Amino acid sequence: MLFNYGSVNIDHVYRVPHLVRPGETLTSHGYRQVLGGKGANQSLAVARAGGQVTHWGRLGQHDRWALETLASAGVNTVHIELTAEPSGHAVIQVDDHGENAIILHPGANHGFTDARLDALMTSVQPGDWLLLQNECNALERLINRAVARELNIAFNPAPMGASILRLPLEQCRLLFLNRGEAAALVGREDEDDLDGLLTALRQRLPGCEVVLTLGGDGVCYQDDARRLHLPAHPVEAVDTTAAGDTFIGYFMAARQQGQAIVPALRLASAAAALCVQREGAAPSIPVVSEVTEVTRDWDALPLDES
Ligand SMILES: OC[C@H]1O[C@H](O)[C@H](O)[C@@H]1O
Repeated sequence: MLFNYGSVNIDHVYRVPHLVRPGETLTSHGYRQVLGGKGANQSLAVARAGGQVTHWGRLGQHDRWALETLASAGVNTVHIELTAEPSGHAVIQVDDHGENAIILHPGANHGFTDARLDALMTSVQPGDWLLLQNECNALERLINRAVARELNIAFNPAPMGASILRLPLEQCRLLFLNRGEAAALVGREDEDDLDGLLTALRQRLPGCEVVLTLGGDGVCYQDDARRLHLPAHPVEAVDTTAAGDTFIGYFMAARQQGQAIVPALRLASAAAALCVQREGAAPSIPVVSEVTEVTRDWDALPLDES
């Protein structure tokens, strides 16, 4: 089984001519309210990829529609608690080049208690997978409980912050990072030195599989035996929000379905390439039939292996 301990946000998305500058008041030319949150996006991507996932989360009771979006996609929402506190939310600017800037307010996502963590742990079995991001509280306490129950931990340390460096990351089996997160994790300034980043990650976290997402430059994968690089499909990005989440959800679903690393990377890359051509977080995550349909016409991407 795959459990995802993750945020559920309401995203307020503003289309703007450029990202707002200090002191500036800017009029947006588009507004949408959609389901988001790295956690919810990743669960949705797992389900839309045909995988099975149980989401562990907290959502303000006035935003029940978001729960229905997840449930109708096939996410098990039984363990999403409806709260009196307001939901987490994000204020997202997207400019005319598809670039974004996000302000996050954690809201209910930061209300997990020890009692709730203990209750969630009663539904797991040794060998189950636990997926985490950095938008909920109590990560260290959750990781310690997960280790005690012999779960496999997949961690996406986003958004990156100083608290991540204090977590027992050596307990993770799989890490999803972008360049900035990787550089922060290993204390390097040069985030373009991919070889240096991957080598430092292997030294810091031996035995941990690393998936380093590079946006338009594709993705690197590293385990103890090999290092791979897969370029990205060249597409015109309208909105990159949730592209990383789509990649992660599709990769986790492909692994759950027994796919090998290379096909899992190819599927996840194609899903992310489709996602960036659409607006919004949850609404931009494709279903697997769309991914297979589109990729039928795409050339197979060349793979570098070392
Ligand atoms: O990764 C994209 C997500 O980051 C923030 O959590 C927003 O809610 C958005 O949906």
